[in-house]
Amino acid sequence: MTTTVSATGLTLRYGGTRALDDVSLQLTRGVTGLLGPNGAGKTTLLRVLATVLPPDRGEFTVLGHDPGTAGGRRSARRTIGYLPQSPGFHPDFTAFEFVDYVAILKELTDRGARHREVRRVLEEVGLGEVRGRRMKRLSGGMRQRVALAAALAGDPGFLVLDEPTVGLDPEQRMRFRELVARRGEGRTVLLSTHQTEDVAMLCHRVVVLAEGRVRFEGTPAELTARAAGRVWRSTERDPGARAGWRTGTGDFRNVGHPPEGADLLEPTLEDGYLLVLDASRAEVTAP
Ligand SMILES: Nc1ncnc2c1ncn2[C@@H]1O[C@H](COP(=O)(O)OP(=O)(O)OP(=O)(O)O)[C@@H](O)[C@H]1O
Repeated sequence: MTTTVSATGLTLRYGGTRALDDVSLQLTRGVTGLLGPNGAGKTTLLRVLATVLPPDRGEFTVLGHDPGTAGGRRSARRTIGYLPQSPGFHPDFTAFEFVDYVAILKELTDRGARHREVRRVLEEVGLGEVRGRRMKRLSGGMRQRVALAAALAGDPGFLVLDEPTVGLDPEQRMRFRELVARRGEGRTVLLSTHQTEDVAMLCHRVVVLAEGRVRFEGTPAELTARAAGRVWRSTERDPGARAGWRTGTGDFRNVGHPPEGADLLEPTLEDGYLLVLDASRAEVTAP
């Protein structure tokens, strides 16, 4: 598969905090999930790739453009749609005005074509009916969808989404998955999330970031396979478990190092993710 976004050695510090530490990755068309605990550096990585924040070291290209140069940055920005974690809204803007404003910033200069595009993306996120409503009168989930519409305006080839399903109810989340999956056909989408379920259902690749470093890069099936033989059922809480809880059946589901002859269960992507984080913590604390 052709690489569309490629990063090498990205490093970024905030004072004494190393938020990104020598991050290299390659993205292809389709949806790539970015998982990591709080403070792992996900938002920082997305901001760098969206060209909002320059890295201290390292380089990257977006659809052939090099944001390290002024001209390349300008060209790259035309291909990027970015949904930040906390998009700022002017409360008195209508949904239409907000998306139109972002579209102007994206240099969609032809007014008629831009307004058609704004209507199209608002329809796409299911908000065509409320496009004249002020942002302050929309629910949190609706505002999130307006921000997504703004990111989609201009049909960007590289879509960067920072925890886009926060605040969405299950039905909206399903709609969102449909929408992102459709966008992932032929375009590159990088999706930061804490929802392992979104990654399992939507993504063709997954990157795990912890302490500013890439700890895993592969397919969701490969991440799940990291937990093969590491999940088991028991009638009591197993002291050898990294995590264990009583399920609805009354049995315990354990993740970690099973005892000899344990009743093994099918792992999930979340189990694999947990064990990758465990391994990276052990590496960090090793003498
Ligand atoms: N503006 C800032 N100034 C100082 N430190 C920062 C700043 N932004 C982030 N950090 C620190 O950099 C590290 C990475 O933060 P970042 O927000 O990228 O992580 P994250 O993986 O997105 O976290 P979360 O899942 O909680 O959103 C954290 O230690 C954080 O405290």
